Amino acid sequence: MSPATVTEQNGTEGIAPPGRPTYKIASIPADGIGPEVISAGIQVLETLTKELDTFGLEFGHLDWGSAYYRKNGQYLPDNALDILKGYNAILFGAVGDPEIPDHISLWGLRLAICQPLQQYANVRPTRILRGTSSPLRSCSRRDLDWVIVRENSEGEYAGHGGTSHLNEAWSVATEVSIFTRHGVERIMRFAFETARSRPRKRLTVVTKSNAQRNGMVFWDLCASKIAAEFPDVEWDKMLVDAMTTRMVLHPETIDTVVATNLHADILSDLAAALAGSIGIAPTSNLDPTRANPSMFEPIHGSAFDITGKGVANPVGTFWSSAEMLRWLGQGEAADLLMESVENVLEGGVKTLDLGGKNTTKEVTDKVCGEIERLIKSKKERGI
Ligand SMILES: NC(=O)c1ccc[n+]([C@@H]2O[C@H](COP(=O)([O-])OP(=O)(O)OC[C@H]3O[C@@H](n4cnc5c(N)ncnc54)[C@H](O)[C@@H]3O)[C@@H](O)[C@H]2O)c1
Ligand SMILES: O=C(O)[C@H](O)[C@@H](O)C(=O)O
Ligand SMILES: [K+]
Ligand SMILES: [Mn+2]
Repeated sequence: MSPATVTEQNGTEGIAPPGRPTYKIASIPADGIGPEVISAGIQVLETLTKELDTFGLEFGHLDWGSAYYRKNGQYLPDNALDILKGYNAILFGAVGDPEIPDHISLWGLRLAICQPLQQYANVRPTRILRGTSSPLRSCSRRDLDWVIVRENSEGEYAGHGGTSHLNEAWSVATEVSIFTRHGVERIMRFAFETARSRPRKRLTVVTKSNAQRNGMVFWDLCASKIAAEFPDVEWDKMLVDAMTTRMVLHPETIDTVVATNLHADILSDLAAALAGSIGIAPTSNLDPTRANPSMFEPIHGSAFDITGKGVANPVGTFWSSAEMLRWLGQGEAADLLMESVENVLEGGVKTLDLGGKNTTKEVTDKVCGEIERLIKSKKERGI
């Protein structure tokens, strides 16, 4: 089966314009291993476009990140959103710096892009790539093929809350989750459409509606209402704690999952690890209306412990790049990229996190070589 994709959802598949289109891509490598994996991603994408010669990519390199913040006191220039709106898509690395509080960096860059650009659907496919294996003893490739849909605009990340009397014995801090009908219904509809686009047509709606008796009960109510629009999709509800055990013990019962911003953030890191490594998993931050550019990034963060060592797994960025191509309407190129990545992994070339011994550069060069080989062989066979 082809990789879990953002292709078929919502009738929003990118329609490639006729002729030889060129897409403008904003590259924001940012921090830690971000620049290492993004330069690997761009190398692979440039090899792909050069060999295929059916469309072009024009990269704009934006130096926004923690170094920019140190210099300018902010992560983004004031006209950042206008700049980004001039691009067809955004390729993002990771943000986070050991010397800057994580909430400053996350809110300063990633959330400052996703939220105003209405990238409300965060799509996180997970499967066991060829040539890799799950840490679960008896989990086959067929058993683990999921798409987690993460609400990406509100919930626990709404930014409501405050801190008072910080240095007093009576300090108080609140973090208020916000669930709006607009926000919950649109992500539910997107998730049901995603489930409908996949062969099993099965959705699990995750909440914590036993303990969180307002927002999460409302989430369940919205799910029931939207489910009525999708009689062909089989769906069930699950509390988030029980969902973790189901992912580990019965992965084959899961297909598409929808959960809140925070719950899905956690579940998707678990999903990536169950499929082999956090280093392989992709993320699409989509504005399904296509009014704004969408943003594609590996699921992982800036990984301080391996930064600068040249060992970061670039596969999460390659897969994210493939999802970006699919979103732009270049599904064939996306398939070719994933076929090359899986052939290389199957040939035993992989980074340490996957039990291999290769560097970022070795994996990247090998994937580029495989792209060249595959395209040449397809051309020779007239495909
Ligand atoms: N979207 C984002 O930009 C994003 C996502 C997650 C975390 N962060 C930020 O990144 C910083 C570090 O966060 P963290 O340590 O919780 O998570 P992390 O994802 O950066 O790292 C977790 C572990 O996974 C490993 N890892 C991650 N990516 C890898 C790769 N490509 N190849 C091999 N190993 C890899 C790391 O070495 C580390 O041991 C924090 O500042 C955090 O806020 C940013
Ligand atoms: O919560 C965060 O730090 C981010 O959402 C990050 O973990 C991500 O997955 O993008
Ligand atoms: K990232
Ligand atoms: Mn995360």
